[in-house]
Order: sequence, then structure tokens, then C-alpha cells
Amino acid sequence: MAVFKGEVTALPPDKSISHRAALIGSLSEGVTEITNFSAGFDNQSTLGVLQDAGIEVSQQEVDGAYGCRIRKVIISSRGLWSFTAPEKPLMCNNSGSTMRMFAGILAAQPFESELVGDSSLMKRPMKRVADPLRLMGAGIDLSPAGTAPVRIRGTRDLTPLEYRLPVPSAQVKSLVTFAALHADGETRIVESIRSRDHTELMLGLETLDQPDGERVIVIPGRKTIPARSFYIPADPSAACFLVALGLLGSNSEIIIRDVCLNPTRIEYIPLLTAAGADISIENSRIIGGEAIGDILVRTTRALKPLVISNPTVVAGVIDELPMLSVLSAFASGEFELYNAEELRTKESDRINAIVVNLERLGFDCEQYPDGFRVIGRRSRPAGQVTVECFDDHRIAMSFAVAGRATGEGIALSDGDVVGVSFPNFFEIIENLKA
Ligand SMILES: O=C(O)C1=C[C@@H](OP(=O)(O)O)[C@@H](O)[C@H](O)C1
Ligand SMILES: C=C(OP(=O)(O)O)C(=O)O
Repeated sequence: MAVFKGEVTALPPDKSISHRAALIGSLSEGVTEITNFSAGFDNQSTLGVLQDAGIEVSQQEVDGAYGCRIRKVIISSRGLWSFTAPEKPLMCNNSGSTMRMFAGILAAQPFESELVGDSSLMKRPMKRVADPLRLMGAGIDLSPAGTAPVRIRGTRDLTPLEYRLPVPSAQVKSLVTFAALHADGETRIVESIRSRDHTELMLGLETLDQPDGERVIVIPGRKTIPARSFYIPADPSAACFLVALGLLGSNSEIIIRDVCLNPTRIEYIPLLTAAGADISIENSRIIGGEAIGDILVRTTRALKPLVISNPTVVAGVIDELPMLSVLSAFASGEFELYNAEELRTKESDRINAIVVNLERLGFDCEQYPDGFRVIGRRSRPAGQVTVECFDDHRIAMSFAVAGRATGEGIALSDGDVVGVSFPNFFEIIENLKA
């Protein structure tokens, strides 16, 4: 068991908010200044597609808090219809958020465009993108398997709609919102299971909470969005890896500064504290409409096994499930997950990816369509085990944390994949080593 102690001041800026700040900047009239934009490959892919569709984007390194160098991004736009027809397919690389959310904007532009990605992204479901955009009047073609390339025949005449989200997906909610900003009239999106709400917050949209627990998001069409500045807090999904490191390590204490504490993103904290984890929040405050603060974590022995089945909780920890399951397996020998079929549609089939690797590490698991169970650990492999990363940053980081914290020999088939969301992952862990 290794000891990790210290303060983390250079966690990556939030990936979800970075994407949205750039996309909203491209729809705003004037100059949008984004402070602390993420250097992660996924967010850089969003800047790349914006530039390839005619938006002026510049990026520079400046001094930030705690003596860190941070990125400032400047986006200049003339509003909702400032895009130009791209000369080539728009490359979204590994980023589902880029492909799906930008599709909502392209559907409203009066030209044809095509979105493509790397081999992982080309396998992910895009029917959820095509369905609402077709209802609004855009022409969308997908592969016969319902995947990218996403070919879009955009129109300036999108019609507003009332849309009930068929899956609890903030990406789908956001792409419909971005399309609806261009439509002639008011669109209403109904979500029965809450997903992250950054788009609504950043656009200042009206939301109506219904007595039955549903939420309606109201999007007025064709309103000018004046450019504003954004500050991006640290990424709570990245923080989860360091929380797990602190919990699993020996005699560890880590404080992570200025993390986004939006309740739709930190569901993993009450889940872990209910299992006995020593985690606390300090210094919480609101900046730019988002809650931010520090997360303090101390090593916890005898963490209770996590059992996750409530669909609202599943949606609230969707990106943390790889780390939570690996943490629970290593800390308690057990884990149970249900109602999480969405986990099979991420950068990899994460249910399969976690099970395959836990089995390599000697755990007994059972996989079913909407989840999996870790039943116990039959044996510990004698030598080093190489974990298969499946082109998936969260799979790589979850197992890397387990290896670093426990001292077991866990190697990664492709460590570079962490750069998708957390380029300084290994450096931060190294610096925390006591
Ligand atoms: O809106 C977002 O920023 C995201 C939403 C989630 O995807 P889904 O919308 O597919 O659930 C999440 O898994 C992804 O990492 C980021
Ligand atoms: C699912 C993820 O991202 P995306 O869908 O944007 O590729 C993720 O980062 O875990």
C-alpha cells in the first residue's frame, strides 16, 4: 500500500463545462473569453471542429491561481448562424460530446456537413442524435448500424418541438437545446431522470420541476445570446480518481482544490460516504452559477461494498462507475450494478471492459445486460498484469489508480489514452506520493 499526501491545484478543468463554454461561445454575439479551458484531447477536438466550421478560436497559456499555467480561449462569433460549410468531414476524434452536441448546431446551419471520429467513436450510437433533429426538420444520415459518420443537411427553418428524452443523456438534452436555440418558437424538453444540467445553467434557461419529479427545460428560439466570459472549475469526474486513490492508499490525505460541485456531478460523494468513506467538502461557494469547492479525502479501511441500482443514481455517477466499481472491488472484494445499460455505449463497452480486466486480476464477476457483479477475489496474480484499456481513458485511469494505491503490478495496454480528459494524471499521482 502506498501513501499519498498533498494538495492538488492543477486538476484538469471540467470537460463537460469546457465543451459547452466553447459551443455556447460559437453561438454568441461578440467575444467569449473562457478562463481555465481544458487541455484534454476531447475539449481540443471541440475547438478543432469549431475552427473547421469557420469560427475564430484562439488559445493561449496564461498565469492562473496557485502559480499554475492555465489556458485562456477566445471565441469570436456573430451569433447563431456564423458557421461556414466545412471543406472536409469534421473530426471529433474520441469525443462523443463533441460529435453529438455539435450535430445540434450543424442541423440549424444552411449547408451540408459530416461528423466523423476515431475507431471508438465510430462505433457509438447516434440514432439518439438523428431522431430529434429529424423531427425538427434536418436531414440526418447515419451508417446502417446507426453510428457515425453523421451526415447533416442543415436548415435555417428548424421547427420547435416538445421532446421527451428517451435516454437520460445530457448530450442529447444539450444537442436538442442547441438546435432549438435556432428554431422559430419555443421548444420544451422533458427529462424524467435528471442528468447534468450545465447547458441549462450556462444559457440561463427556465426549468420547471413537475410534481411527479420530471423536469421541463424551456428553450426560446432565435434569441440573441450576448457573449460573456466563462471560468471553468476543476473536473469532479477527474477528482473521483484521486478520491479513490486516497481511499485505497495507506494513511493518505489529499485535498483537491476548486472542484465543480454541481449536485448533478458529485453524486459519487454521498454514495461513498454512505459506504463509510472519509470525504468532506470545504470552502464551497458559487462562481458563474456553478457550485465549486475543495474535496478532502482520507484513507478509509473497511469500505462497505457499493451496490448501485437506482436509475437516478446511475445517471448521476455514469462517468464515475468504472472507478467506483474498481474501488469497491479492491476495497471490499464486492460490487453490484444494475440499470446501467448506458455504460455499454461509452468510449468502450465499459461493463465488459471492467469485467474482463477484473477477471484478469483474479476477481470473480458476473456480467448481465444492464450491469455486473463482483462476487469476490479468487486469487491474486503472482506477476504483473496488463490491463486492456479498450481506447477508454476512464478504464485506463481506474485500473492505474488501483495499481498505484495497492502496489499490485498493474500495467496499462495504452497509458496515453488518459490524455482524452486528464493529460497530467500520472504526474499528479507521482507528486502526491509521500
Ligand atoms: O453532457 C456531457 O457532458 C456528458 C454526458 C454523459 O454522456 P451521455 O449524455 O451519453 O449520458 C457523460 O457520460 C459524458 O462523459 C459527458
Ligand atoms: C463518455 C465520456 O465522454 P464522451 O461521451 O464525450 O466521449 C466520458 O468522458 O466518460
